[in-house]
Amino acid sequence: MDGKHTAGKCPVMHGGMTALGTTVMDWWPNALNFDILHQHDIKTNPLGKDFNYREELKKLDVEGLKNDLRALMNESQEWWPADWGSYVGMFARVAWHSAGSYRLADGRGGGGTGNQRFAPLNSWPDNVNTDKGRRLLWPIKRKYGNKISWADLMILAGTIAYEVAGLKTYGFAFGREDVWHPEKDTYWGAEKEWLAPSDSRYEDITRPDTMQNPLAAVQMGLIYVNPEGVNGQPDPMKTAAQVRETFARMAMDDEETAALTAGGHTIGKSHGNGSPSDLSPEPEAADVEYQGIGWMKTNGRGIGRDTMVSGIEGAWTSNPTKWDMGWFDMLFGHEWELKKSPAGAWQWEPVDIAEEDMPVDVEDPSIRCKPIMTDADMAMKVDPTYNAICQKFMKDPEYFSETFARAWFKLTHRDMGPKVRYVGPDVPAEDLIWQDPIPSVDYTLSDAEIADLKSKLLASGLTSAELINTAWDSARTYRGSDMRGGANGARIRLAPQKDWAGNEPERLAKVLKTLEGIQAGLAKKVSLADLIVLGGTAAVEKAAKDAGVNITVPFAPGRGDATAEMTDAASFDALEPLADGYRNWQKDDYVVSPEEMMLDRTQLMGLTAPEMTALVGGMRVLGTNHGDTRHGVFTDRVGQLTTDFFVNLTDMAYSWKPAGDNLYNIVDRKTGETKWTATRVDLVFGSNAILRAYAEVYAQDDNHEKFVKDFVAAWTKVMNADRFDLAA
Ligand code: HEM
Repeated sequence: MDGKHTAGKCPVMHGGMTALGTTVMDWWPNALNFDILHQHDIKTNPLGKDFNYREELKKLDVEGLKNDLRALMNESQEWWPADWGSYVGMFARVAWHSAGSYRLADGRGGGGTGNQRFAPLNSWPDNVNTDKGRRLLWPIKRKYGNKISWADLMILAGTIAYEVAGLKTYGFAFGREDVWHPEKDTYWGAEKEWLAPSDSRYEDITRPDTMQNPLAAVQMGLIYVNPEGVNGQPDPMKTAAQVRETFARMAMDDEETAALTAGGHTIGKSHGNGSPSDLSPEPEAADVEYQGIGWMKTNGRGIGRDTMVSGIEGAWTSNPTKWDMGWFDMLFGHEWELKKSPAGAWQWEPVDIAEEDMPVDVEDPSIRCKPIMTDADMAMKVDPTYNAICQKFMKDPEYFSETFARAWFKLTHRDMGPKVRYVGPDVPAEDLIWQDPIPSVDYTLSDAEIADLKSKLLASGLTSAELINTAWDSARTYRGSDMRGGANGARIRLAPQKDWAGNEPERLAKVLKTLEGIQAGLAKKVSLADLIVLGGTAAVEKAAKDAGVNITVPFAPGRGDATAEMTDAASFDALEPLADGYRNWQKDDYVVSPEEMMLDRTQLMGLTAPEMTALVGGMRVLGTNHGDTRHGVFTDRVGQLTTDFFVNLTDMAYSWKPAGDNLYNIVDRKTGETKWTATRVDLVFGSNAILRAYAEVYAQDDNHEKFVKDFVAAWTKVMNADRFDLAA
C-alpha cells in the first residue's frame, strides 16, 4: 500500500485494498508462479463464456469494414493529424509492432492476441504513438463491435494501409481472439530499465547469436534492433548482424528480412522533432486526464511536423505515402553521412541530394526536408548479402513487391497456427510451409472399428508404457502460444523430432515400426497420427480398468500424416522439450530449474495446475517419467492408473534422499530400503504448498475415481489440443 487511498491512520484497512503490498513472489522470488497457468480466466472476459469469436466473424461485413479502413487512411483528424494527409505509415507500423514481438523460440509475443493494448507493450518506448493509432481505429472498432477483435483490426489496418499505398497484398485471415488482461507468461528480459544497454542479454554482444533465449529484441522495450546502432552507436555492419539474428528469431530469412525492412520504410516517416523530456508519461504511467493516451507533448504542439516518436526525423523516400521503389532509389542513389536529428538521435542523411528528390514537409508541401536512413536501413546496403538481395529487388520491382507481400503475410499470420484457423474471404488458397501443413483425411471410424483397432494395438506386443509414452511425446510438442506442434501430422516420425533425446529415439523407432506394421495390415487406411494417439488412449483405458475404474477415454479420429516435404525441419527445433523432470538436455547448467521448465511447458500446452498434477501423477504410475521411461516408477503397482504417486509422496513412512543429478531415492524409514527413484519435479508435488494441496486431494481418493476422471480429461485435452479441424 502506498497509503494514498486509505481512510484515516488506523493500520487496519478501511477502504478497498487494491494495492498488492509485498507479494509472495517478493518474499520468495524463486517461488513457482502459478499465475501463468491461470491467465485469461473467463472471469476477466467481458464477453463471457458463451462468446464465440468465430461465430461472430460470420456476421462481419468484411467489405464494409475494409472500405471503412480504406477511407480512414485518408481522413486526417485534427487531434492527431495524418502526415501528408495519410495514415498509411502509422497503421503499417501499428501492425508491424503488433506482429513483430513474436519469437519462434517459445511462440510467444506477436499480433495474435491484441496484447498491444495492455502493459507492458502499450507503454514500450518502441511503441510510442501506437496508442494514437488505436484511438484512430476506435470509431471503426465501435461500429463493428465484437464482430471484430482488436487483434484482427490492428493487423487488417496495416494490411489495408499497404493496399491503399498501392501494394498488391497477398491476403488476410481473421481469427485472432483478444485477451483482456496483460499476459503474465511472456519473458521480455530481466532488465529493470527501459532501453538498458543490450549487454546483459548477450553472453557476448559481438556475437548476436548469444542473445538470451527466448528473447528476440536487442533491448528492453524494443521490437527488434536499436535504429541508431548497437547500444545507440551507429555502425551498419554491426547492426546488420543484429538485424539478421533478431529476424531469424522470428523465422525470417535474409530475403524476407531485406524485403520487410525495405518495404516497411517505403511508406511513412520517422518522428524526432522535439525532446523526449517534453512528453507526458507513457500510457501505463499517465494520469487519469490523459485517458490512456501517453507521450503527449506537454509544451508546444507535438503533432504534425512537431511529432516525437523515435527521435529520428525524416522520411525515407520522396513519395512516402506510395508503394514504389523509392527506398531503393534513395538508399542506393546517394552517399550517406551521420547526422544528429533535432531530438539528438543518430541518423544517416544524404551527402548530396537534389531539391526535387527530397520528401516534402508533412504539413506544407512547399517545404522540402532531408530524407533519412536508420542504421538498420544502412545495414541493407553495407552488408554484402543484404546488398545482393537489394540488387535483385531493384532489377525486378515486381519480385520485390511479391516478396514483401508474402513476407508481410507471414509476419502478420505466423503466430496464428495452422491454416484451418484462418477465417474470411481473403485467405490465400496456397499452402505455405511455415503454416506446418497437414493433409486432411477422408475416413471416419465407427465405434466398432475403434474398438477393433484398440484390441490390435494392445495385442501388438508393445507395453502400455511404450504406447502411452509415444502418444504423449507426439502430443506434448503442442504450444498454444503459436498453435504449433502436437500429435496431428505425426511429425514425431520425421526429423528433427524422431531424433530428440527426450523422445528416446531407439524406443520410438521400435514403437513406430510396430505401429506401421499394424497400419499396413488394415483394410481401411488409418493415419499413423491417429494410431499413435489411439495406442496411448487404449493403454490408458486398460490402466484405469486394472485399477478398478471403468472409463472410456474419448478418441476423435481425423489426424493426417505430414511428410518431410511439408515440414520446415529447422523451425521445429524450437519445439523440442528442453528438460524432463530432472534434466536439461541442451545445457549442462540449468538456465531454469526443471520445475520452472515444467510450468513453462504446462502453460504452453494450455493446461491448468490441477490438470498438470493429474497428468504427472498418472504418468509416474504408468511406467513413464514425464515422457521418459528411464527413471523408474513411484509405485509397486506399475501400469495401473492409481493414486499411488500421491499416496506415496505424502506418506511420512518414507524419506527423500538426493541421489545426484536431480534424482532422489525414496527410502523406507524403517528398513532403510530404497523403494523408488524420483525426479526433482516429482518431489515438487510434495514440497510446493499449492501442488501438495492438489496432491492431497488425490491421496485421499481411495478408489481412484476422481483421479482417473481428471487424468483422462487432461489426457484428452493434450491429445486434442491441436485439433482445430474439429472446432472449425
Ligand atoms: C530492421 C529493423 C527496423 C528498424 C530498426 C526500424 C526502425 C524504425 C524507426 C526508428 C521508425 C520511426 C518511428 C517514428 O519515429 O515514428 C520506423 C518507422 C516505421 N517502420 Fe520501421 N524499423 C524496422 C523494420 C520495419 C519493418 C520490418 C517494418 C514493416 C514491415 C517497418 C515499418 C515501419 C513503418 C511503416 C514506419 C513509419 C511509421 C510512421 O509513418 O508513423 N519497419 N521504423
